[in-house]
Amino acid sequence: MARIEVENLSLAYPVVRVGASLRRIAMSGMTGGLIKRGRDISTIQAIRDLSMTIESGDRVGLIGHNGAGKSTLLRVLAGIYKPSSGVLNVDGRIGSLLDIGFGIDPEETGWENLQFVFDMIAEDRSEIPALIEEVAEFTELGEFLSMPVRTYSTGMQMRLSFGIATAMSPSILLMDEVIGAGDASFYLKAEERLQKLAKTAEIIVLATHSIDLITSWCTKVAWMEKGEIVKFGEAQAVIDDYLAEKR
Ligand SMILES: Nc1ncnc2c1ncn2[C@@H]1O[C@H](COP(=O)(O)OP(=O)(O)OP(=O)(O)O)[C@@H](O)[C@H]1O
Repeated sequence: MARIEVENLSLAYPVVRVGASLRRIAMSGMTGGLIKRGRDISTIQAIRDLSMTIESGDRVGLIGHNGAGKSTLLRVLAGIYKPSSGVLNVDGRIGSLLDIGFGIDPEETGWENLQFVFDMIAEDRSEIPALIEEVAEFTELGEFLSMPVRTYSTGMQMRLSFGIATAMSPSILLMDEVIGAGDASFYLKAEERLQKLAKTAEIIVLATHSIDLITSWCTKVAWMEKGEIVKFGEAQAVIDDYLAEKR
């Protein structure tokens, strides 16, 4: 059974050069994490002492203001960033749709990237040719698959990254608001593919500003502010409280 357990987790980004005046920092109000100024190195406290348990069957939406820490939390759960302190236990195979182009080499062609990625992640090597073929078809990139990825538009890169990230069914699916970059026809295809993945994933964690998306996708919501969880619980109840506070 998939499960994520987070206990007193914190993450601070070190920032070497800080140009903003203290007055500007004080004016930042409800945007961003907490800035602590040091002499040479300052830090932005993006996640603060956060604890939560996500169980198999949960579809969790992360909501909150810009800079609340949603994307950072997803990256910590994905193992991309190491927490500064606290405990993170993840049971299950993670698939993440977080950064467009993450793990993609822009100098290599689409085909080469497909080969490289699946060489890395496929558990059964005999599956690789079929996986590559399936993703290539999904992307509809045709002859562009023989071109270096740096020649792709953002939407084309999105097609390739999205196709790769969704090729294998993870038991834990982590998603940032990533499917916005494609065009309308891609959006529909992407959504269909996500629905399929969502059916097989035991856990989904999705960061979004879209209340509609949360309502249609999520069973639970974590409302974040300045790196902390304000409320975590049944989706509609948390959304109601969140919207009431924003009014
Ligand atoms: N690479 C980085 N280096 C330094 N600080 C960062 C970095 N990435 C994010 N931060 C800071 O961490 C805090 C949380 O950012 P994060 O991207 O996790 O927020 P978010 O809730 O996903 O925001 P948004 O809704 O705007 O996408 C912010 O204060 C941001 O300035």
